[in-house]
Amino acid sequence: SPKHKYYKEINEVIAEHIKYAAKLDIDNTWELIHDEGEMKVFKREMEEDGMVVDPLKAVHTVKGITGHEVCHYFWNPDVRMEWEGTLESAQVLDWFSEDTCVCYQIHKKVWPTTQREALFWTQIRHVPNEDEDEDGPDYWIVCNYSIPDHDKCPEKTKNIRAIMNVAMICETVVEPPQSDRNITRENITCKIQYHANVNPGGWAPASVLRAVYKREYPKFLKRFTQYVMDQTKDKPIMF
Ligand SMILES: CCCCCc1ccc(-c2ccc(S(=O)(=O)CCO)cc2)cc1[C@H]1C[C@H]1c1ccccn1
Repeated sequence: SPKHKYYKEINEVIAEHIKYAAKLDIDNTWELIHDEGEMKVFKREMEEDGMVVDPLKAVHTVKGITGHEVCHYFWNPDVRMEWEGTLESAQVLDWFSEDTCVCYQIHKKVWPTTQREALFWTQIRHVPNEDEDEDGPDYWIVCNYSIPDHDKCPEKTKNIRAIMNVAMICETVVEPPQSDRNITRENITCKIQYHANVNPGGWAPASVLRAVYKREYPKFLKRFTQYVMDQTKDKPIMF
């Protein structure tokens, strides 16, 4: 399809997330806020114009599913309401291509703050390892990135528009290495990196926001990965 308005931005944003994922430097500027089994959730405390915009990074390792499966269910707008417990509604406003669409969603109100909504493009992409380096990382990635407006977006809602740049970046490990033919789910593990930069879009008490982040992100990652395990356990593996 002819290059759409966001074609260039999408390539730049995805490239940035891939570059960042390859480094995975969790240095001491990241504060561990949740550590449960294989899941570790970190934050950095940052404010912009007095608003909490804490970047969040989570790493998780899940056995029995692939990066393609995690990204497929994270990206697929048809199932979002099945695993995203903090949403009141979610809809697709536009399709740029078969792997890229525009979503509009309303988050459930978090007392005592004003209700939030989000308008963003979402793309799923397979980023194979560089040809010459067959040991290089092979990623599946989903990126959700806010856009300022869309002609099909409901106007003048009472909600505050949150602004986000979110990425789910996955690698699949097969152990022991074997030909694609006879790999079972016992042989696969998915290594997940989740990066979320969310600007709540309007003032909310720092203490409330940080408490919500600390509670909601681990809950969301746990619930989402369990959802993928349940959906895939009796299905052929998506590599
Ligand atoms: C005072 C509350 C203000 C709400 C701020 C806000 C907005 C969007 C989001 C958010 C937006 C997108 C994503 S996602 O990963 O792309 C999946 C698709 O939904 C995830 C989370 C988060 C939060 C923060 C609450 C925090 C919070 C954390 C995890 C879940 C829900 N709420």
